[in-house]
Amino acid sequence: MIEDHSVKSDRPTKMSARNVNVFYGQKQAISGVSIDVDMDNVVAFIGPSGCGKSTFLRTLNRMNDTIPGARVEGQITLDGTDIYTPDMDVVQLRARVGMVFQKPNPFPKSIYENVAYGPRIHGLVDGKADLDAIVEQSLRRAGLWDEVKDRLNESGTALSGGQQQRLCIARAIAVDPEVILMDEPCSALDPIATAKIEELIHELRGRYAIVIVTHNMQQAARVSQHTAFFHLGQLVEYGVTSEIFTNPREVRTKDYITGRYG
Ligand SMILES: Nc1ncnc2c1ncn2[C@@H]1O[C@H](COP(=O)(O)OP(=O)(O)OP(=O)(O)O)[C@@H](O)[C@H]1O
Repeated sequence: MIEDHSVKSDRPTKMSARNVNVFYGQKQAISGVSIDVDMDNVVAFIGPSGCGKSTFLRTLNRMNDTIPGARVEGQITLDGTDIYTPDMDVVQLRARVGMVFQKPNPFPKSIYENVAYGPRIHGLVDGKADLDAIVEQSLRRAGLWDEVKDRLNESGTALSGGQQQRLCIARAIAVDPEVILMDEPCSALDPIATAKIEELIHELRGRYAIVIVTHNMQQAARVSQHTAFFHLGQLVEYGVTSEIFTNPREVRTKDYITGRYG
């Protein structure tokens, strides 16, 4: 039996999923997932490979729309508004619910352009000075400004992997998102670059609702306040991170966190 997946927070729910199913063709990858995400708490999605963490994450900004044969059922809301209605502007949605991928994927353009592109196409800027300010603020929030301020015209792809990932976070921040989804953002990074991203997640907490998929349980314990454990396409348990790791309610969660599978 699936648990009550509401985890209490002082602030209102930012995103809410109810009875979400996802199919790839005939194959069901997610079954009946309901979860709430608020602004105060970083949420980690954990679970063994193939359990559906990334698939479910992608439902939160309709990235599954880009996968042929993928189909989503159920309801997902952002500030109470259903994001799957036909009149939803998906480009706008993905600015409000930004995404950072496993492999850093800066555009083959300058550092400046990587950050400036989004605000420009979304019409968020009023002149060059305004754009400069947004670029600086986004790079500062992503903890990258000091490292790149003297070489904004160099290619984003010339940065180290960790810097590229922070550039991708700056790019997401630049369009003023409300939610940031991170799909294993550190799995291609070394331990020092990983620590910087984890620190950054702490700093961004509260300003944005953050959901992070991670294979690394220590990372989930370090960066999140709430943890959702997925197994075979189901959300088995969702709760306060410290409780999930020390006193899980479900046997499947306990088996996973004690290393019995996955
Ligand atoms: N584009 C796709 N087409 C068909 N099946 C897919 C597709 N993407 C994922 N799947 C399947 O859906 C299930 C869930 O995959 P998903 O990548 O969401 O799991 P995950 O928990 O994120 O795994 P991992 O930790 O290995 O990244 C798996 O059985 C996978 O093979």
